[in-house]
Amino acid sequence: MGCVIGTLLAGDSRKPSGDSRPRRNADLPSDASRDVVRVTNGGESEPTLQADDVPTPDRIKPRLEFGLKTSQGWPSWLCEVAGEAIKDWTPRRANTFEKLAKIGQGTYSNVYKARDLITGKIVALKKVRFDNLEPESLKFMAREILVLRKLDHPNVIKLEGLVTSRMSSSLYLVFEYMEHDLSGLAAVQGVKFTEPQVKCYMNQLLSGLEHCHNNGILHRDIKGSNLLINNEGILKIADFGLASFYDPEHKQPMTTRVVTLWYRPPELLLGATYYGVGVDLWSAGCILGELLAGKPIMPGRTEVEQLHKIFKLCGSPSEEYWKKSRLPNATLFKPQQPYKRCISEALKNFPPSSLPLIETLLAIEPDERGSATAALNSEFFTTEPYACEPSSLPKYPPSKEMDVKLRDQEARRQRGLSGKANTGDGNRRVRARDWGGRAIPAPEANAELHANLNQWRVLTQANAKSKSEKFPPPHQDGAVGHPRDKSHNGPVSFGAADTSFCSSFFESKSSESVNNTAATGGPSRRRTKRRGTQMAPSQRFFRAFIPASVGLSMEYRIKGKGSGSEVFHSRR
Ligand SMILES: Nc1ncnc2c1ncn2[C@@H]1O[C@H](COP(=O)(O)OP(=O)(O)OP(=O)(O)O)[C@@H](O)[C@H]1O
Repeated sequence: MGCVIGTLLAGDSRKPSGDSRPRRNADLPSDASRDVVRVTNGGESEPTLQADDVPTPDRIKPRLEFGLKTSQGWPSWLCEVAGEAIKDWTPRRANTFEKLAKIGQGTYSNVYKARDLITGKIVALKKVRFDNLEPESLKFMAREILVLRKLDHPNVIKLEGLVTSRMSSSLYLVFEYMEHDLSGLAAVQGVKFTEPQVKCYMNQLLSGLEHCHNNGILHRDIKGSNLLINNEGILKIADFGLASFYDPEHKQPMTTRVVTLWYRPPELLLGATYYGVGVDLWSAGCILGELLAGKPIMPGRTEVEQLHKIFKLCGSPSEEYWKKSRLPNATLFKPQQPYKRCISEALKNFPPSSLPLIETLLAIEPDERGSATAALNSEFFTTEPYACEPSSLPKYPPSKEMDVKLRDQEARRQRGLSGKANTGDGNRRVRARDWGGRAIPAPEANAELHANLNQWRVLTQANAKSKSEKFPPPHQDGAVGHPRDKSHNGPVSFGAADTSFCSSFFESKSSESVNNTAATGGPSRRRTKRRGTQMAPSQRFFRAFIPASVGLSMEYRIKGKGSGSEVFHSRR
């Protein structure tokens, strides 16, 4: 069809490498012809372009020419990164849509509600920002397009088309419009999902995941705000910007720096680079727990605290696991004494048929989590009360996470106007009431790293790099995750096994902790706020370190016992 698809010859992008820094132009061969360039003719014998094959930013950058168009009207750079995915499409013009409102903001995009002026349909337009032609944005977008074009399922968001603006300097992804997301719905005051409703949402989530996994795709960022729901009650998995192709028969190392903290499985926290469907299944288990509990079940503020929460609920890994796994962070995070698994005690108020499924999805051993298909066949779905029909779900007012944030901001602004907001923990109280003690926005994937990087940027004035640091770019998915152990000064210790968790798991202290997390907006702000808090003699020290590439180390302390009372301090 005349599209030019470039793939790498030199420097296989999937080759493991401890260095996750974006490569500089200086490191690259000066001759761009070292890239293999293929011209497709109808695409007969072309191998499918894999997400991790997308050319590296430095390779794209010199060749990004936004004015150049192919015969179909696509910018040539787009054909270069996503040629296979767009070969049957022609671009829509931006002026055939009417933008109605901004409805979301992601890492590399703004999302708008818009009207398709040709069909009259309401759609969501995801505008990819190419800040200074920033190639990282391009890479996430290319990956998302490649992945979405492989998927076709009622519970996976459908990419309906692509729009190029007149100058082709920005690109819009056109999606069906979804009125809600699961986080937003769970945060609506007074909404408490019934068991059939939870089954209905979980059934749809697992069906969507089953389709992704059967097509060799890992989502790697399953969380409530990425589960969009329309007014007919249909749930669709969205935001495939972190998704990856994978082949269980030929596993390749992938980055550990994926999945939002609260939904991140232990193997990723421990540095596993070979993983599979288990990462999404763990996140699904967290969502199931959250829907039944009415709040996130493991809201950690740092990676260390997240792992601690996991061990306290799900038990620490067996000796055999530690020996066998050879995970990079194993020696750093291995507790001095094992934690006992206590899911059935801690979640004893959950419907009995849900417990075996939660036990399976939250297995410490990834292989024991089974598959989405097995989960769909579990007794949770085959026993009464059965899942309700999506169409019978209640109709809600707009309730995306973004809407809830805006409502929250407005509430705080109003308080500020009436002079009540700026005192002590005023903000926290507003939050707690607004959220109704229920679901709250999760810190985004790698928020901790992001915060640390922001600090680092301030210190070094190194503002040149941005999203490449938040997530490793797609081409580095073959690279080993950040080399934590290069910078640490000693092992992290969780101290003695703590059994207080089981009884206090859903007590008010825990929800206070959850709300505090929301109020402070994530790990780094939390640490700053708590600096200087008095430490009791029984407090235990341990160290955790941010990536060596960042070059900073932080020391945290765990204060007291029990999930609700842990506080992490920065001692920098
Ligand atoms: N099809 C849609 N319909 C309605 N709203 C949507 C749709 N797609 C995305 N949104 C809204 O826009 C927000 C950002 O979209 P998305 O998560 O896809 O962007 P992103 O840049 O990949 O974000 P992230 O930083 O979370 O990875 C979503 O949280 C959601 O609220």
